[in-house]
Amino acid sequence: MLTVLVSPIYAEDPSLIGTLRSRFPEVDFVGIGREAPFPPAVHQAQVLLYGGLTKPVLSALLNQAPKIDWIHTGTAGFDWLMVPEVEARSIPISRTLHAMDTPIAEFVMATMLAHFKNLARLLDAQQRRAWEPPMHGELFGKTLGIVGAGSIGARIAGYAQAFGMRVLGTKRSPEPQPGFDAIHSPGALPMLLEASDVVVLACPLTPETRHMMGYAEFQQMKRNSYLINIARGALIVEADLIRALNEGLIAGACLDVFELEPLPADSPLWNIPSLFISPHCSYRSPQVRARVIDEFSENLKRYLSGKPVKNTMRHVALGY
Ligand SMILES: NC(=O)C1=CN([C@@H]2O[C@H](COP(=O)(O)OP(=O)(O)OC[C@H]3O[C@@H](n4cnc5c(N)ncnc54)[C@H](O)[C@@H]3O)[C@@H](O)[C@H]2O)C=CC1
Ligand SMILES: O=C(O)C(=O)CO
Repeated sequence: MLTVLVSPIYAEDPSLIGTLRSRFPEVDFVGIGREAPFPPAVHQAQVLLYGGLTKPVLSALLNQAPKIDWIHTGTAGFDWLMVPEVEARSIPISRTLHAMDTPIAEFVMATMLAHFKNLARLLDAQQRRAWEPPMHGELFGKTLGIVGAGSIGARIAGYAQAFGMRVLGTKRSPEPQPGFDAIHSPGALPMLLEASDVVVLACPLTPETRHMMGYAEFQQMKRNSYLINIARGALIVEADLIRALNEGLIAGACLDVFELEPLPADSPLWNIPSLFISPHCSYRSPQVRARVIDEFSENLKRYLSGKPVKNTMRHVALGY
């Protein structure tokens, strides 16, 4: 009998693990905790449904689970799985591709609209009972630059085009794509930064993209531009962003992700008025985990019938 280890965020929800058990009665789904000790079944398990384990816990788990030959992650990002055990054993990793596109794209539109429609100022004025009508900006005709025109980026692009925005994107294999007016290779980042009124970071964290946005990049952006990061905190040199915002190099930013999470209470990021902080929750909606279970189920069917699983990472060592 195949044993599949199920990470706590799925195992603790009876409806999610129940769905898996009813779809695959021939499989033994074993829930694991957030840290060691792990149940004895890990020794014979071949598959791991990953979600929310820290790197040290994942390493400890893999060390006790020598037969694991496939990990499916319920996350879209894969940087959290880059542990030595995965690389040394070349364990194939597949990931969730579309489950979070909709909530994240809606969140990005919400933050763009909040910025251009002065929602924070209006709320502040309301609390002071002050009648202070600001001059709003329009999304219509603005240029949106999406760094990482992948699954999430494409959904954002579609919504932005519906608002009349011009949409530029960068990605590793640039080819024309619905929703985008132009797609370029990663080397076109300076052009995208110079041209965009709003820049959204939606690419994975890899050795290439770590700290891709530093002071020099903020200098390339338009003075009244807005930055949104829903990808990974370490794409940005946070100290440089603080400097850029304090010097008014850009008009503002929204960060959903941070180099260190949870963001420490004494981080200087909390104090910047032009920065909107969101606690890594842009992906959250009641539908997401069920979609993850659906994507995993599709892949588990393939695994059980000997077909290659879908949405695998090509270069584990490089992190993409
Ligand atoms: N804030 C949150 O809650 C969430 C954050 N994420 C983050 O968003 C990232 C993107 O997710 P998806 O769109 O599903 O991934 P995806 O793999 O569909 O798209 C990523 C895109 O980035 C491109 N890319 C890679 N390196 C690049 C570079 N140097 N410059 C420009 N583009 C580059 C790839 O070619 C690809 O088109 C994930 O890796 C994850 O880190 C994902 C889900 C939730
Ligand atoms: O899926 C991801 O990569 C996230 O950051 C949210 O879980």
